[in-house]
Amino acid sequence: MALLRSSFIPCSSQNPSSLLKNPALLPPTIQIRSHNIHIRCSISTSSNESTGTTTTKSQKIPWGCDIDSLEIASVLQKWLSESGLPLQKMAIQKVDVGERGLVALKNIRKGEKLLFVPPSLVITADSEWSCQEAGEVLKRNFVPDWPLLATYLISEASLMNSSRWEKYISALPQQPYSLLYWTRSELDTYLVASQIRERAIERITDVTGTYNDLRLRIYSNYPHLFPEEVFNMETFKWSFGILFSRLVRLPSMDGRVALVPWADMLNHSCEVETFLDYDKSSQGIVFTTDRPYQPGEQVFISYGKKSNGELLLSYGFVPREGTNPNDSVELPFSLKKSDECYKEKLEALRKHGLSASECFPLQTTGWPLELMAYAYLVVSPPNMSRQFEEMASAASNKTTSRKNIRYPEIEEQALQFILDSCESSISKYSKFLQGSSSIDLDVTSPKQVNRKMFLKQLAVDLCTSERRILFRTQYILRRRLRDMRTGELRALRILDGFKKFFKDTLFVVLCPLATYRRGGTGGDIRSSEGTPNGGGSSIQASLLCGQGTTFGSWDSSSIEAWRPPEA
Ligand SMILES: C[S@@+](CC[C@H](N)C(=O)[O-])C[C@H]1O[C@@H](n2cnc3c(N)ncnc32)[C@H](O)[C@@H]1O
Repeated sequence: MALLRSSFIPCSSQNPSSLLKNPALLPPTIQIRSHNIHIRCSISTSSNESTGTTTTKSQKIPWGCDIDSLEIASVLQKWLSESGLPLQKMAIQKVDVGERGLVALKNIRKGEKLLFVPPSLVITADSEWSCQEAGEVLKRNFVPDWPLLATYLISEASLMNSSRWEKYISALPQQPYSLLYWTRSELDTYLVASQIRERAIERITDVTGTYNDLRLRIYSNYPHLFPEEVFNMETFKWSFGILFSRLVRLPSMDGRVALVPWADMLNHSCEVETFLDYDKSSQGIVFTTDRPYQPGEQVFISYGKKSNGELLLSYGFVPREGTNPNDSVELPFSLKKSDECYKEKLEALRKHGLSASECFPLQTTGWPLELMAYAYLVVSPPNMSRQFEEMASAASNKTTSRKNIRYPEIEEQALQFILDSCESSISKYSKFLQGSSSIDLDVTSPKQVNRKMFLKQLAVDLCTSERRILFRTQYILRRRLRDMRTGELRALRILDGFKKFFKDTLFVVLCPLATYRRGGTGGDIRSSEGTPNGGGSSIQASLLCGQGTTFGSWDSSSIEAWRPPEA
């Protein structure tokens, strides 16, 4: 998914693992003198299980603070002012949404520019390293921005007060809220119904793979610069957790990624659209308010147009039910193994970068045109084999071909196929939600209850919102299918009337149309209405009423297929 603007940025195009797989990244042989590392690592007995990493023991991160620590935040605020942050109209305070946040001290107008964090207080891949040699090694090896920044953060954190970022790092959460911190069994238990489970597993695998690559190719060659007591899977997971939840992309700085102290105390709201960016005229990081604030009100920005699942994945929270207009749910779809054209269809899909199983996002307003094309391909009969290619191409968001394809003769089966997948997914969500109905839904903070209860509530919130979208989709699909079928029935009755009236006289004329048979998937209401299935009766209503015609009072605007954001 492309990042349109700065928002805090976990972004699939920035897959850290694939970025690291750079052939230029070869083990160097130069010896460099050691740097002075102060370590405060302690072995914790926390509930963290190993997620397939190279370390077996879980270590408590010695840096950062409790996520709601205001004392340390005020030390940060003081240090920032002394280091060049201009006087602010906001202060860090305890807030209802997001534990700590920036709260207005004065009236703030809509359209006002705020923050003005100077570049000297921003961390980018070009920032100076306290341990210069460590930075040089990474740059000489062309380590990409994400793993470089992750290593930078650990390196600066380990140097404590010898690093200029000490006050900033101390105010970072010791355990960022992120699915990176969920164990495999927690993911399997709580996110069993949601595709976010797969995304979390992929992300954990990427982060683990990136760490293992760095360790093999670089850290192990410079143990004096990157000792394992400091640069290990636990510290790497922490620094990636910080990056996933706080890194921003700055559009006006050619999309550079940066950690922006102070600005990263802003929490997300689905009700605002404003985002952080570099402002050339004031030469600082700013955002422009898109609503007014009164003293005491928390000020928000947008982390981007993300679904609840994506917000949980990177930031560890789920917005209140029904408040996120960008919410969506990923639904898996597959070719049928029993399909006699399975091989041909798979070949067509592969040609366009797709596979036998694909996920598509559904929103309350509809589904992507690509999904409709995929559904056409799945249900299309052998006599449509010449269209497989066109369908597969339209199903791929990697091609620029026409997406809005229509095959009225198989539209009903295609919609029924989407409905079947939707209903099977709904039953998974319902099973999970029924099983968790006994948990206390008033839980709001991980400190109030144990970790498991907190994770369970996040999962319940996520699954409730995802199931809500599925229910809406189910409703729209059922109505549309019903309308199609009743329209079809009406058309069939007219046809039968004609047949009776003209007896054999006109039958010859109607015969070619009337003997058109559908491929036929489930949900055919005609037989239950007493209309014969065979002979000339199972003609597609759309053949009689014209291409693309829908029937009954169905409002097409409510089901407009939508395009997902450009990749
Ligand atoms: C960029 S930081 C914002 C500052 C953070 N609240 C702090 O105290 O350090 C992002 C983190 O803030 C929290 N957060 C942001 N927006 C939130 C929201 N709408 N609801 C709940 N938590 C939120 C999440 O823990 C997220 O990982």
